[in-house]
Amino acid sequence: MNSYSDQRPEPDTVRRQLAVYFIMGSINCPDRSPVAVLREAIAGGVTLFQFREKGAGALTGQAAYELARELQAVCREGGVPFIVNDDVDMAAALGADGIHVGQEDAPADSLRDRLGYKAIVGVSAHTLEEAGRAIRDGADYLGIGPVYPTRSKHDARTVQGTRLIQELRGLGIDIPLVGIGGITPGNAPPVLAAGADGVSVISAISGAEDPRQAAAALAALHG
Ligand SMILES: Cc1ncc(COP(=O)(O)OP(=O)(O)O)c(N)n1
Ligand SMILES: Cc1ncsc1CCOP(=O)(O)O
Ligand SMILES: [Mg+2]
Repeated sequence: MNSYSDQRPEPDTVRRQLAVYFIMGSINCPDRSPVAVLREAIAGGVTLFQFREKGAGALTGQAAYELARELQAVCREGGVPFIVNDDVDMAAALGADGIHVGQEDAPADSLRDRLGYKAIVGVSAHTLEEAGRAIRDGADYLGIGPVYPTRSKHDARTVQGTRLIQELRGLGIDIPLVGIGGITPGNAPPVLAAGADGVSVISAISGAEDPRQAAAALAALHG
């Protein structure tokens, strides 16, 4: 426990924020403006956004910061928290609402120490052991996957379906959870039925002909 333990993001608030969790960087919408796509997605019902500027052709340095700032402004306008993937320096410089990290990164509490007690800290987990460690280290939510095959992450782990989500809930572990990997409005219901609080998607929204409608279809699954 750290000294901020009673001031961390409320689990029930995080659960609501995870409902429709959109992740995007410039390479996920090469033919459209990421700003326009995010605006449409938020209008459709996105509840949390992660800036993930990663992969072949991704922006770096100042250009990445500029895009991040623009997308953060769109999130502010829409009342949606802005999360940065991996880059704690960027998250700190921008005053982001949180960060999402993998297993190989710094423990959650040390990230919160850097970003402030209110920061939302998400951690990826692929096994029960990884989930347990992330929870002990102070994660606010876990990203579990890939649930289905994905084309958006070249180094994704083995597809695991909803197994780990079900296992965690079966053990009574109630940390906010989001499923990720190949999720669409069509195949999301089993992810929620397994106990996830929401679904996290890249291509289902960024690659949709109508990002607003795609986000709305995901939001509608929450009733
Ligand atoms: C919500 C969410 N869950 C999982 C991930 C994957 O994070 P990571 O394993 O660190 O891989 P990269 O995204 O950094 O390639 C995520 N980004 N978001
Ligand atoms: C970042 C990430 N982590 C596990 S799968 C994945 C990519 C998800 O993208 P998509 O929703 O397009 O499959
Ligand atoms: Mg990462």
